[in-house]
Amino acid sequence: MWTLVLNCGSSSVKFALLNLDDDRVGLSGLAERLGSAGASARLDIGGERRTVDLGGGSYAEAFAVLAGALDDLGVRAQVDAVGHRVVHGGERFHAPVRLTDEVLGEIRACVPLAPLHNPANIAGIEAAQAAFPDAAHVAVFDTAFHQTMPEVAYRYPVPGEWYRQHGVRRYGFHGTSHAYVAARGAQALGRPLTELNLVTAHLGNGCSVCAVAGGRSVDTSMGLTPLEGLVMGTRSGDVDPGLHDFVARQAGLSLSEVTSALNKESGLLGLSGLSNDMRELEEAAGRGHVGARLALDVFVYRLAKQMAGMAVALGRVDALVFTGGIGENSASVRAAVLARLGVLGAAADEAANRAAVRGQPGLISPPGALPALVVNTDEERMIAEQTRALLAEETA
Ligand SMILES: Nc1ncnc2c1ncn2[C@@H]1O[C@H](COP(=O)(O)OP(=O)(O)O)[C@@H](O)[C@H]1O
Ligand SMILES: CC(=O)OP(=O)(O)O
Ligand SMILES: [Mg+2]
Repeated sequence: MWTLVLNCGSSSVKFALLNLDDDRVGLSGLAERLGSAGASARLDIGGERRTVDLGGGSYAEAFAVLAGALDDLGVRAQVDAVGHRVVHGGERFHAPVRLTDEVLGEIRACVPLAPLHNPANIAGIEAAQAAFPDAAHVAVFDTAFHQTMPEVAYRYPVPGEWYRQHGVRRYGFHGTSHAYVAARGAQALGRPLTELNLVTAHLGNGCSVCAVAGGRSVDTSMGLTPLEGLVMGTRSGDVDPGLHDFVARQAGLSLSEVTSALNKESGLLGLSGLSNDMRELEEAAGRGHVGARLALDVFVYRLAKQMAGMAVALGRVDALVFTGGIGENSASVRAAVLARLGVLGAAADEAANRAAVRGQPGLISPPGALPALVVNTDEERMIAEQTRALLAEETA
């Protein structure tokens, strides 16, 4: 049977159709610019690429195209499970769950905690339930993996009432990816995950690091919302909590306008004044663009500081793992971060680090240094596996 995996963002849906029984990928793809006139879907079906115009670009239209492609493949009736990425599950969810009305209500209650992500997740879930009414729908939460963090890592030093009444604490995100690359990293090192202390760095459009002790998250850089921590494509990461009030007064903005600018106009984009895209920034920095150089330098410096900080959570660091679009592809970011992390005994093996760019995941550090690895993340596979595991548990 086939498992459909959906990752609904605010203006895009990523999807993948997987058969875990015989390890086949039926199709994968991306619907982009949803909600605007230029909406389109790109489907990769067994090496063949198909692009479809989506008209008005609603989730329903995107799923109609997807359902049509499943019909063409003759597999629609065999899609009996749909796994959904849900970004914020609050404190309630430690593991994947069936999407009942009650669970959907809980996800809705977390909207204020992830205003960019959860509304899109909910809209996508509702449209997918309508498009695939006979399948079992399962939610897999970004926050679940981090529910093992100790209180010392997840509490903020703020009035206790804020935590008790409003759930103001650190939750962490990208948990599916951190869990996956930690497990694959342990395999690559040939050692049991349960014996390893790893620092994993998920560097995509959103970026976070995680301290993984024996396969469990013990700290991570994102917090209450996916805005805390590292410099990201358009998100600032850590700033002075006094900044909001100061900027609001000086620039005459409302608090939500300040928050929006920290989410959408900051990070690599804000620093460079050029782009949120690492590839473009590396090219521009190579041509001498001063803003691009600054953006790269701040990105690397803060990333290295956060990774070193995770050593405190772990006590002992056995290896570093890089993943996500930047972590998997940017040899120069990895080299610069490892150079900054000499304090942990890290270093880059130049040839291995460059070779990893060509899609060979593995060790990028020289013998004798703290092991550093590149591991390609596969959130879709992990979501499919967790979805299947839950359904198997239910029937056991
Ligand atoms: N060859 C490359 N060199 C440097 N950066 C890259 C390369 N390929 C992709 N990236 C960067 O990866 C980031 C996107 O990461 P990705 O994991 O695909 O995003 P998302 O979080 O949306 O899944 C972008 O900043 C992009 O520029
Ligand atoms: C939680 C988060 O930051 O997700 P993404 O990287 O997909 O934006
Ligand atoms: Mg990605």
